[in-house]
Amino acid sequence: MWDLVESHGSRWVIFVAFTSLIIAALSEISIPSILSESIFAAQSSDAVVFSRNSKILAFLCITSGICSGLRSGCFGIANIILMKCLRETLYSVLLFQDISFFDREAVGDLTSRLGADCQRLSLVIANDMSLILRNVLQGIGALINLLILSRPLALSTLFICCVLSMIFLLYGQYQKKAAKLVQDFTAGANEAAQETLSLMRTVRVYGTERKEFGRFKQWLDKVAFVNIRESVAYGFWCVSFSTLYRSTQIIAVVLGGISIMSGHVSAEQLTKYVLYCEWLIYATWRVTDNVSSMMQSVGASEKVLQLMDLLPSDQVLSKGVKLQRVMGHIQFVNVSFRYPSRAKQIPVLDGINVSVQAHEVVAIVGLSGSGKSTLVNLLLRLYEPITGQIYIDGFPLRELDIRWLRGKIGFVPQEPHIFHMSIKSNIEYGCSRYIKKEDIECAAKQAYAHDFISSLPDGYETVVDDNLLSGGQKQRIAVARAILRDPAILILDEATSALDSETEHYVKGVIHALRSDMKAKRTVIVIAHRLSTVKAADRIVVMDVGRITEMGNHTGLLEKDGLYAKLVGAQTDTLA
Ligand SMILES: Nc1ncnc2c1ncn2[C@@H]1O[C@H](COP(=O)(O)OP(=O)(O)OP(=O)(O)O)[C@@H](O)[C@H]1O
Repeated sequence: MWDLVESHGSRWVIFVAFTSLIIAALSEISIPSILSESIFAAQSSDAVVFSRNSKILAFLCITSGICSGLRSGCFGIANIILMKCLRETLYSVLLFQDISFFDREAVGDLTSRLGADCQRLSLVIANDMSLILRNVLQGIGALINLLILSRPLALSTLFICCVLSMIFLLYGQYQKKAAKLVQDFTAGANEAAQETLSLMRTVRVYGTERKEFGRFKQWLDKVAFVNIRESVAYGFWCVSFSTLYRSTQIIAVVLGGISIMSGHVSAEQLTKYVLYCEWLIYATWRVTDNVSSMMQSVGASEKVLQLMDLLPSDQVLSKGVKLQRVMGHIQFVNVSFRYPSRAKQIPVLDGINVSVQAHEVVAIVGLSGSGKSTLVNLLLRLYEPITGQIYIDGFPLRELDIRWLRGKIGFVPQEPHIFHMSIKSNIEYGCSRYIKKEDIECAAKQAYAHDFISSLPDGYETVVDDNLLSGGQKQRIAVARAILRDPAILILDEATSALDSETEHYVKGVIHALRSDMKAKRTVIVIAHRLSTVKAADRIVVMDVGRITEMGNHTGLLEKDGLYAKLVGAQTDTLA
């Protein structure tokens, strides 16, 4: 944590804040003693002591005032800096996690951690801890003064403070647990709301508004239940505090009065005692209160700290080899895989052996769920195989610099997503080289996207997002994005699934043109359900439940009369 603070240049702010905090606490702790001395000096007409003490009091008041101001300002600044760097650090930790991490974690939960939880954690460090330190210092000062004044009275007050702290420890533990529950339930509510609002079209079509409201309300009810129990516990804590606090006052008056009557203690000493007693008990109360608020924040921030401890994905840490040129020869050798989030499931891919020659056009077909997209996920190294190896141009995929390799791959996913930015930025997304406007237009023309883009009010500068374009338009932008990268390996995962027949015809044209154009220099892998789009492939790989069952060209596979022939037959029947 300190490294974070240092790296963001807030070391000096924290230093000034702590120094002013200590000076303010020390100045304040002397005030009750000097104050009561002044009162009794005035009563006994001791002008010298009265005037000296008045000056000291004025000095202490100014010093503690300035230092308190400095302390508050500096801790405020430290809080802002800390919150910013906590969020930056957590976000960068999240960005570099393995993809499987995002299969396990809910996005709504992660965004809550990045927002409210980081804020609470920075408050713990910049606010609660400073207040605790200040009150501890004042409490120690008050106790020393009490011990000097009267040991039995000091010890009886200390005993009450200890009982108070014990009660608080129990209460604090409860609060910590409650805060964690509140945080988890709140994250659940956020997640439910985020999911519902982002899938509003589906919710409206299926008329599940009330059901979704009920789901959200369930989470809120849980939050309210824990909050109510927290409030009841707080009530018990307040009862204990005020009872014990009043006890100290009674003890002070009874024991102090007896001591005065027996001549052991003067009235001035008893006044000082009562004042310091107040300080000690209040310091204990404020420390416990701040610790309680800190406990709540720590409970809520535990997940943030756990997330911050995560190491980045191996892919980020390892450097890897960069080849001079990617030819596009791909080999899967005995590759098996199951998703980490479903570790107990049977493998999604089982003993895959396939070799795609450089510049070959290979189509992968098979029933839904047979593992086609998973194969591509492994090729993109979004996941690692559990056994076997993948080779690119004879080099194990694991040993290649994956960021560099991904720069050589053009990928049109099954459901392309569009960022909330201009179409131009969406097309050039992830391109590291300098891109001219003409290049973008050329890629869009090849993807048959230019016409619809030109018809938009701001053309290529039109800001779009996932909801503002049709499925086909999004796919054409994704195709343009892949073309612009000028990739050595092009992967089209059901690039025609969201297109109407006419557009599909055009995009088939695009793919065909790209393939013929690419024959000389690119490897193309096409995954498609519409078998009409893959007829012209050099080779067709047929998959069934995670295995390759057939391989060959269109005519050969039809003659074989296996799964491919059945799939083609089924599609022909459907179209007829
Ligand atoms: N992220 C994931 N976590 C866990 N299981 C997954 C994940 N993605 C896919 N699966 C499972 O892996 C299996 C293969 O999925 P995959 O997407 O590779 O199939 P597919 O052949 O591409 O299907 P489709 O043609 O419908 O796109 C399925 O059973 C699916 O439920």
